[in-house]
Amino acid sequence: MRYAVLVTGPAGAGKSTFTASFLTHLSTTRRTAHLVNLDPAAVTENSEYQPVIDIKDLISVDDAMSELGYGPNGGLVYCFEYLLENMDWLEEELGGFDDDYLIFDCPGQIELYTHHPFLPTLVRHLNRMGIRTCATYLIESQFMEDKYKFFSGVLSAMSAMVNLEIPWINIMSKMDLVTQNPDDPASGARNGFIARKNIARFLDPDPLLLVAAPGDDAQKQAEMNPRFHSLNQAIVQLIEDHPLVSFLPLDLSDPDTLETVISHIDYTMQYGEDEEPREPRDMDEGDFQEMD
Ligand SMILES: Nc1nc2c(ncn2[C@@H]2O[C@H](COP(=O)(O)OP(=O)(O)OP(=O)(O)O)[C@@H](O)[C@H]2O)c(=O)[nH]1
Ligand SMILES: [Mg+2]
Repeated sequence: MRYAVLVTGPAGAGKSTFTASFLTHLSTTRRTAHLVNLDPAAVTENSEYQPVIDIKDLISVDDAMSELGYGPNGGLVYCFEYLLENMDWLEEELGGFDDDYLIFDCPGQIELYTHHPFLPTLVRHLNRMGIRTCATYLIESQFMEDKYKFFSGVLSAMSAMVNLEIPWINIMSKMDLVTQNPDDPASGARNGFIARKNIARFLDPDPLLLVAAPGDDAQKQAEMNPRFHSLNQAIVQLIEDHPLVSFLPLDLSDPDTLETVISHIDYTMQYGEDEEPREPRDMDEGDFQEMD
């Protein structure tokens, strides 16, 4: 059985860093894993892990820019389209791996996750090849400092999930950057600090964070801009009706959080179910509710 994990999410969310830590963790537990680079703009020469499959061997964004005169963004989109037309190249490259775990480091173009056919087509090919696939979607913890930014992250995760229809794990990356204000545990996101008790309301997004309270900024904005207020109300309703998104916290300075994330990935792909039984891992929510 072969497995593929797509590491997705907006630009700079920590995808490549997570991918490298994931590979390190698997190799220390003696599992065979390989890196697949799907980012045509990635600089991989000096990185810790070299990809076994690299989209840049097919086409790089520099080629698209220098030979076809695209700018950086048009060049990237051209690269994905070129790969879509040459999926037999990828299938051939993937053909040589048996019983392996492939980690796909994806690019950070948000269009890829919202409406571009690139990932759905890739997933169809992986399915057809009998490769069990799941996706992780990372957003960075700094999003929690601004609730509007945070909910736009939640909506982008939702739209990507709905687009792909494969097992899906959302990750709140860079949790080491979450600073606590010891003097005022209730200070909340307003001062750039996220109160410990509030973290749970972000990891399991509480749409009521968007509801205006008397005297707060949201209340003032609601008075000044009623349409913004109704949009927020609609988002609150959407998330209440479809609570699809929750996040596992990832703090790379705390190996337990990485292990929890990997356990969830293994579990959703039923990794190793055909092999010898292992110690059952604790898959309940206790792991991240400790942060309450
Ligand atoms: N503090 C902290 N910084 C991180 C962490 N993960 C990544 N970073 C930093 O965030 C920046 C972006 O990380 P990358 O891993 O390159 O992010 P990416 O999602 O692959 O970025 P793109 O491929 O450009 O979309 C780098 O400067 C990393 O060093 C983390 O867990 N904690
Ligand atoms: Mg990257």
